[in-house]
Amino acid sequence: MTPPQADRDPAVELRGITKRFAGTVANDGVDLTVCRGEIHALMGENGAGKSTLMSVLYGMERPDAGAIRVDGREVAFGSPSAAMAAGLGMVHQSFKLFDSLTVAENVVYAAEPRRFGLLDRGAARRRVRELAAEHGLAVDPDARVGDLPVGLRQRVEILKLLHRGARTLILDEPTAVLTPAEADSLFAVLISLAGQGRTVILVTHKLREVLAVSDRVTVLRDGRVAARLVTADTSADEIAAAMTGRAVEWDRVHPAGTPGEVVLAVTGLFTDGVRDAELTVRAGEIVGIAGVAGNGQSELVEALAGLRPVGSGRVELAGLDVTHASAAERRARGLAYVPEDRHAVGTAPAASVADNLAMGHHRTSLSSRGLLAPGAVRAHAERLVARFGVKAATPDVPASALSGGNLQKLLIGRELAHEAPLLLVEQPTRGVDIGAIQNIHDQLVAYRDAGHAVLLVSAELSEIRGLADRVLVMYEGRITAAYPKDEADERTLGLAMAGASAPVEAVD
Ligand SMILES: Nc1ncnc2c1ncn2[C@@H]1O[C@H](COP(=O)(O)OP(=O)(O)OP(=O)(O)O)[C@@H](O)[C@H]1O
Repeated sequence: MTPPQADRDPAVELRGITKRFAGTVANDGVDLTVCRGEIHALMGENGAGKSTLMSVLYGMERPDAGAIRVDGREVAFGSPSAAMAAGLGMVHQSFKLFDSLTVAENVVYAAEPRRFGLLDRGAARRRVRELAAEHGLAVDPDARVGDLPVGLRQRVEILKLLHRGARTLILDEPTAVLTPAEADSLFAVLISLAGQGRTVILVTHKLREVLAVSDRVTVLRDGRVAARLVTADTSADEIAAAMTGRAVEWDRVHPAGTPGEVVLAVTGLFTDGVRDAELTVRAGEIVGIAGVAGNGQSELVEALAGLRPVGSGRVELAGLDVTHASAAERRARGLAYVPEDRHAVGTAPAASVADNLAMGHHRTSLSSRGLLAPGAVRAHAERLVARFGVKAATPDVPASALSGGNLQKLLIGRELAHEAPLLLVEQPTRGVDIGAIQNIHDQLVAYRDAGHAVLLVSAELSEIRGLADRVLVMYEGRITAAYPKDEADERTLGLAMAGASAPVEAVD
């Protein structure tokens, strides 16, 4: 890790940045100095204003007040390309790459080496190899981006920025989609970039990562700077308290539930990416599926939700065969679903918060003869917004105005409100801050204790251990291990997730 850098030159200085949206002050007089060669973590609860501040810096939003200096020069970017020309580069949560092009073509896109007016492929390949070797970002220049795992695609994004001469890199929750091993290699890259004098701004909710790689931390709360900390002199407790304004209890393990009747029974299920899955989930029970991303968990859940055809096998929901039922039929028979991709599948960005919360309620107390009643929709939205702490100016703002974590709270709130006998939930706290994670966990446990069955897929081991009454592990498309709560320790699960486990013995 690089030493604290009071004596280094500032790479980025934000002074008195204020940005207002209708009804919200997202940034309120924020000062932030990031020095050359440091890894600076930007933290804060959902809706604290981190993304807005980075959008202002990167020329995506114009501030209402304040000044920006980059490498000592005052700037006012009108667009991200202006920010890029000044040496900034941003890796967004959803990558901006062309799947059908090769790594080299993506890296040099819009800044191509040319020969006689044509793309010089040889030069493009050489450039990728040089950059990759210089920064420890090994990736095959001829691979098609669409064929690469997420961790390598992220490398391509970073290479692209380096090719364009970025001296300051902004990474927005870069590890949300990475396996622990991919995250470790990303950190090694960031540390090496900082060692060469580049600057990294890391926006993240993960305290362990911040403590492991950053030099300094700035914490935002309600749009203002709540703390400026030197990582070597602080602790997870201090950062969390600055974010939430209170002490935080870490990694709580909730007591086991009291399982009743079988609600979900799956036998011999085959679908794309899943082989011979066998499992049951009972009322009053949370069954967790642990596994490194990409081992069939998402495909299994999609098949159970009715979004992916079942090749063979049988799925029973509350005693009824739903193997070939549509997603809508399954919902009608008592299934709620929180998908992994809350943007593409889970919500309608242009619709209001209230309408998003009412989705799927056309046959419930919110409607009369199939039509939603506006008063009931609003009251329902107000209840859920309060229960889940969704930060929205009013229930009438579009869902697209919510911060990432608040959109996730909205989605979970909506699905729990259906009180369906079975809840399928994937990555429930991805992108969600510490305080909200505890709230969501408490709500899931309360839902279980009210007699519902929950199938939880999570890449966070502490989440699986804290919530699940039984843990299944998926590896290469199969359920390869099953443990009762008290045997599911981190080491055992970690080994099973890496493929080193004895064959499954049913634990019911
Ligand atoms: N385009 C917009 N229109 C209206 N309000 C917005 C808009 N963008 C952001 N906001 C509001 O500004 C506040 C700050 O949001 P921002 O996305 O910056 O938070 P964040 O700290 O990045 O949160 P998260 O950790 O959940 O991503 C929130 O209250 C959000 O609802």
